Amino acid sequence: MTSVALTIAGSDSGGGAGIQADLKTFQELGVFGTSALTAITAQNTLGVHAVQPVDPKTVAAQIRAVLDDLPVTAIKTGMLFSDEIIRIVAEELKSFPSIPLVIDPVMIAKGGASLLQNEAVLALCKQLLPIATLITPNIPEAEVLTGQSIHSEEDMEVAAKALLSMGPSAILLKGGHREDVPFAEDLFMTADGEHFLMRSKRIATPNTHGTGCTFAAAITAELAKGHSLEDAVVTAKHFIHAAIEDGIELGNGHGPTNHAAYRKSGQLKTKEVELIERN
Ligand SMILES: Nc1ncnc2c1ncn2[C@@H]1O[C@H](COP(=O)(O)OP(=O)(O)O)[C@@H](O)[C@H]1O
Ligand SMILES: Cc1ncc(COP(=O)(O)OP(=O)(O)O)c(N)n1
Repeated sequence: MTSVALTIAGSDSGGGAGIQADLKTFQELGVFGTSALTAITAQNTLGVHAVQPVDPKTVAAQIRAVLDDLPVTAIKTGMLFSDEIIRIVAEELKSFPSIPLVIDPVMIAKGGASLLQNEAVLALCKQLLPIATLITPNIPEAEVLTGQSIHSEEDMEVAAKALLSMGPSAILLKGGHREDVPFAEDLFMTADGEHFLMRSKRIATPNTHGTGCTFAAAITAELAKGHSLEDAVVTAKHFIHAAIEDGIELGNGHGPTNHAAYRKSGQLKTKEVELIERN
C-alpha cells in the first residue's frame, strides 16, 4: 500500500527549501507527497526577494481537497506566514486528530528574511503547538517561542521543557545553529519524559539551504510509513546528515542539500549519528 504524506508550506522558487524540499524528501523515502501551498516566495541560494501569501480560504480548500480524498498518514507544516493562515490550518487539522502532525515553526530564512509575521507567533503557540505530535524548532525559533536564550545543552533542555508545556506531544530541538561546538546535536524529548540527544559531526559547508525543511519532511515521511516517532527522528537525522555531507554546489550563496544522498548511500550510516540517552 502506498503511504501518503501532506506538506502545508511555502514555495521556494530556488528548490532547496519549502514545499519543493518536502516533496523531494517524501519521494526519496518512498512516500507519495501531496501539498497545500501557503505562500509563494521568490527565492534563490542568496535569499528571499519577495513573498506573496496565498488566500487563507484557498489554503483551507487545498487541505480539505487532499484530506477528503487521499489516505494521508502524516502531515507536516512549514512556512505559514500569517495569523490568518495559522488559524485556518489549525481549524482544518482539528478534524483529523489521529493523523500525526509535525510542526516545523519556520520563522526566518537563512538570508534573514521573515517567513512568519511577528503578530503570528501567538497564534502558532495557541492554535498549532497544542495539536502537534512533534515540533521541530531550531535554536533561534525556540528562543522566540520561549523568550529564553539558548547557549548550551542545559539551556536546550530548559527550553525543550518550556516548549513541551505549550502542549505538543514531543519536541526535537535542533542544534544546527550552535556553532560553538564541533558537532550538530539535536535534543528529542517527549511529554512522557523520554529524552535523548542525537549527535553527528558538524560538516563545514555553505550548502545548508533547506536543512530544517528536509529534516522535518524526512520525519514526516517515516511517520507516514507507520514508524514510531523515535525511529522516525533517528532515520531522519541520518537522512539530513547524508544530505548535508553531499550538499550541492549550486548558485552563489547557500547551495541546497542533496536529497538523493541517503538513497545513494544505500543504508544507514550508523557510525555517523551517535545516540546519547539522558534518562
Ligand atoms: N553544518 C552541519 N553539519 C551537520 N549537521 C548539521 C549542520 N547544520 C545543521 N545540521 C543539522 O541539520 C538539521 C537541521 O538543523 P538546523 O540547521 O538547526 O535547522 P534549520 O535549518 O531549521 O535552521 C539538524 O539535525 C542539525 O543538527
Ligand atoms: C518557502 C520556505 N520555507 C521554509 C524556509 C526555511 O527553510 P530552512 O529549512 O529553515 O532553511 P533555510 O532558510 O535556513 O536555508 C525557506 N527558506 N523557504
